[in-house]
Amino acid sequence: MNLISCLKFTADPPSSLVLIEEYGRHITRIAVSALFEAIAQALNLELSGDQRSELLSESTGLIRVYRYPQSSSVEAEGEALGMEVHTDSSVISILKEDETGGLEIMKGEEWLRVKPVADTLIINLGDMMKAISDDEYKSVKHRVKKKDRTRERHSVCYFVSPQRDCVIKSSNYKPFTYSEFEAQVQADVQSLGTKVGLHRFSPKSPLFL
Ligand SMILES: O=C(O)CCC(=O)C(=O)O
Ligand SMILES: [Fe+2]
Repeated sequence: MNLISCLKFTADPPSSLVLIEEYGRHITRIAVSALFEAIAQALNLELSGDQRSELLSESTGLIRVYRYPQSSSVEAEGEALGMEVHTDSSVISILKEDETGGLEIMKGEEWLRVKPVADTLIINLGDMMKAISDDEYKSVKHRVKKKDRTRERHSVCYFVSPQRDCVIKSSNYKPFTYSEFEAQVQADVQSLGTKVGLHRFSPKSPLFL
């Protein structure tokens, strides 16, 4: 039985917590030792051990468990949007979704549906990876749009993020701490209803602060 099935059938909340904690530990290991290591090599990133642990901090690792309910309203027919378009703020995000599907990524001007594959994790790169790679890697825009509104969807997402006071340096952005970035995202979402993200820190952007 996979994680999502286990969580669905566990009636006992403390057992769910133990499962999620254990999942988080495994995922951190995969993200840090396998994925990030390969990316750092490909990009020739020269990071000390301390810089690495600040950037991929276990203390700021966040797990979100989602349940996208069925929708019975007629207005929502065919358009049961699950999650608005966004990029993740993280360094790396690791997603486990059930077989319902609905995740879409933007490639060029087109939305591509990600086909659910059993026992497979989906790796997404976040804004912090885009910044530290000097935009070599992108943080892809994505959304959740359930096709079948009569079915519930479950997913579990693990976000690997920097420590709050970690300074992100990049040739394309002014140096900023992760907490400054998060605060700016919150402020923009509150005032504009949308995330502006890295453009706020890019001197070339009209949205630069
Ligand atoms: O539930 C999903 O499949 C996607 C979740 C997501 O993109 C997010 O939490 O940032
Ligand atoms: Fe996301």
